[in-house]
Amino acid sequence: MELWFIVLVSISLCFLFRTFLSLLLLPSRSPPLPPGPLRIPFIGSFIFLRKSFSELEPILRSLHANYGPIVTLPIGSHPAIFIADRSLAHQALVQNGVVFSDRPKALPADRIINSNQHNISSASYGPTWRALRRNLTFEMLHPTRIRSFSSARKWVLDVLLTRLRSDSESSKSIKVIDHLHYAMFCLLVFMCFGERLDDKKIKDIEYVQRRLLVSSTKINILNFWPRVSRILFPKRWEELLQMVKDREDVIIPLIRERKKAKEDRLSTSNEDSNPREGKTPLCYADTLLDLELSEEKPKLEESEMVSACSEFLDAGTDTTTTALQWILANLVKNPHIQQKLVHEIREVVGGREDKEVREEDLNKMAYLKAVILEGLRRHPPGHFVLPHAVSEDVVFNNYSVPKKGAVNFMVAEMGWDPKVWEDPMEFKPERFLNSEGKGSETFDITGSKEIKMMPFGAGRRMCPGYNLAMLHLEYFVANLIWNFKWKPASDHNVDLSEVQEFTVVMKSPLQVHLSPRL
Ligand code: HEM
Repeated sequence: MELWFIVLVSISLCFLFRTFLSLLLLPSRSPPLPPGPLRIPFIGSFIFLRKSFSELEPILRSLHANYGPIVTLPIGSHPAIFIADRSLAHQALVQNGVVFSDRPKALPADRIINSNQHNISSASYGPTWRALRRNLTFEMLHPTRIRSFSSARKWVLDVLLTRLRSDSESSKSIKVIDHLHYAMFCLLVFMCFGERLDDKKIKDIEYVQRRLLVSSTKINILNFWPRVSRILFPKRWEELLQMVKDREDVIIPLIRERKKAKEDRLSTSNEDSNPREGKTPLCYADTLLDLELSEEKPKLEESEMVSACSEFLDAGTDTTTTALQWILANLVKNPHIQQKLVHEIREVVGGREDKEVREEDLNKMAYLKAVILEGLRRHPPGHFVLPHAVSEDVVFNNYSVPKKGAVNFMVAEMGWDPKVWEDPMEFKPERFLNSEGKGSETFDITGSKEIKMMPFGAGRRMCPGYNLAMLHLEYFVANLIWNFKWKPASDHNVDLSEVQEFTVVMKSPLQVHLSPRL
């Protein structure tokens, strides 16, 4: 038996004995933690830390069936609580949002990746988070800012259509995911750095970003008892530091270019002229350069800007690409739904010569919106929101929720709840239409009054990019369906099995046959 295993077992037994003694000697007056399997220190943590969220999902499902909608798992050194029920999620995230909006203290490896919690998703609920989130929301995701990128969306759409057209001429079977990912990435890179970068630069950024994402399970293990993991896995630590350095080497020059462009602009503009006149729209890197954090720390450091840009690229690309692929897969699998969508598009844009569905057309397309919502309900790109934490020890639903620990919310379970959704595993966009077949204007994806599904989360930590994401999904789905007839490739069935990567993606990527829609 390996030495490290014997050491782990011995330490675990000591801790178990100590916990047992403390329970005997010190009966606690506070309510218990939510129920769950017996906590075996270290070994339990070690076993669960090695599992991805998708491996945990079936375990959690059976625990919820046994113990109820809120359970505890021994992951890491503090309890991890999992909430599967939508009303409890609403109670926590919306009604008690101030308490439930923190993030767990970042683990050592994650601290390196997120530049010590200097990005929105990992920052603690406090002034840095508020400043970063407000900057993204108002400077990039305000409707007028989103509109300023409409020509970039058109450009990326043309790139995507050209690539698909060229593939469809030479092959009867196209794997679409790579094209979708490339297109979304080009768009987010443009929004982040304000430039149409050449293919080589885009590929370089994509490479450094992707490498960190796909290594997440390997990196996770470094978080377990870091002093020991440094001795057990020295190569992995080195690899992690190298990956973070490579990311900085690619992204810092782009930030410096924006800084220089800003200085040049300021030095040539006179007081009466608008320094941005005739220039590309303000990009995310510009907003980070301008951002004032606080008196003690007025500006972000370069490595912190890298972490924020990296978050922007990942958050905006992978989630949207994943949702796009799932939605298209369902339109291929269900030709009658595809046909109904084409019918709606034809009614809105039919008389026009060009084959573009414009952004201003989208609001007239109730069925398109229903298709997108159904895609996000049936296949949420994340089956869990990011782990939350409470800002103080609290009692919730008669259980203790300790400050040190993580609170997780099971997004997919809520969207598949048979008490809310009839035939929840079926793809039926009609469920989002009212009895007259019109769009249900009242469906509230933010869950502020009631949560029925929460693909973007809910409450103060809800995805700030949901409006942009909905626009991207509607614009690209409408145009892809309007330009091509989508059928399964002759030797491929559409297989809706899932696998967890950064998001939950199709295990067998969608392979299609495309022909022009005349
Ligand atoms: C279909 C597309 C998307 C989905 C399904 C999605 C989903 C989510 C979810 C579930 C969360 C976690 C919420 C929580 O922890 O409670 C989140 C957080 C976040 N998302 Fe998105 N997202 C999408 C697109 C975007 C886009 C386009 C952006 C920006 C360009 C973005 C930026 C963020 C950020 C910065 C956070 C962290 C928020 C915080 O911690 O305060 N997301 N997203």
